[in-house]
Amino acid sequence: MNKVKIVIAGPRGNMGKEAVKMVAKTEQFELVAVVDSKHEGMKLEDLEGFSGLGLDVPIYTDMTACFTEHNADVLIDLTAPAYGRKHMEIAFEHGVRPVVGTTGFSEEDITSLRTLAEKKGLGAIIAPNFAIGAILMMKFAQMAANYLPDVEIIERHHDRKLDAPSGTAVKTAELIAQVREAKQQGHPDEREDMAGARGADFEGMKIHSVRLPGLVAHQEVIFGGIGQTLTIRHDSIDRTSFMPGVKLAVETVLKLDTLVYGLEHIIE
Ligand SMILES: NC(=O)C1=CN([C@@H]2O[C@H](COP(=O)(O)OP(=O)(O)OC[C@H]3O[C@@H](n4cnc5c(N)ncnc54)[C@H](O)[C@@H]3O)[C@@H](O)[C@H]2O)C=CC1
Ligand SMILES: O=C(O)C1=N[C@H](C(=O)O)C[C@H](O)C1
Repeated sequence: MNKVKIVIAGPRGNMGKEAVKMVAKTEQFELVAVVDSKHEGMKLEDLEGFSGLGLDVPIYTDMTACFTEHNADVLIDLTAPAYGRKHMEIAFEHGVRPVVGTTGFSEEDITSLRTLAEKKGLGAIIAPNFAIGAILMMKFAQMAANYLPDVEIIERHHDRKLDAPSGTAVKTAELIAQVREAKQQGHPDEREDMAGARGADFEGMKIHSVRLPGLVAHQEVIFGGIGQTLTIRHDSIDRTSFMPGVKLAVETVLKLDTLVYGLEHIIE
């Protein structure tokens, strides 16, 4: 069986490092190159943290050059919100299927990238969260919202995170919005005496973003009903939690011919 040829963008990042290890130890995957913000022309094994892993893999700073010089089946993108869309467009131009964990996509980004994927007949996956526990948290939250429509989301992340709210919080709110009418929550006359005190608003649901050193990735979805509350909580305490989902997405994207947004469509 031919190995799946993979390029990873963002290999030195928190997620990228784990993805490199996951690909290196997966028999049917082959890491052919990486795309980084620096170190053009070097090899991955020359970088701190990668020596001794047998990673004779070239580093590119230009994704177009990378795909011109290497045949790849899949791009795993774990970079930063400013680059996710552009990287997907470059991958499509070269017939490469993107698996994207990078967050910060707008609804319009997803719609136009799906159109592009279908035009090219290529699969693509944008997964705001690869952890199975987080997917279950979102599914359970959607189920609970049928019965308890008053809900607020508190997401907590490390203080190096660029986007807020998190991709997971946005996805959770979108899934809940599929089963409940938009509604105003809290007192009709409530006011913010300090801007932002009530958090961001998604169809009446409030989303609160906490950023602190020491955190990894955590979310609580809190429902309130008469005389009761229900809290659904997920914690990623280590980034290895995301890797089985990344592996599954790579295997699945090869069989798709459209863009799938969210692993809940894959993990039934
Ligand atoms: N979907 C999921 O399950 C998860 C998604 N994320 C998302 O993944 C992204 C990366 O997260 P972290 O690894 O924590 O960030 P990080 O800041 O630790 O790593 C990002 C890496 O990307 C590199 N980079 C930045 N711009 C680049 C470019 N144009 N080309 C190539 N490399 C570039 C940086 O040098 C850095 O090494 C974020 O958007 C985050 O929200 C993070 C964790 C889980
Ligand atoms: O930046 C992170 O760390 C994470 N980002 C994703 C998000 O925005 O939801 C997934 C996870 O929460 C970790």
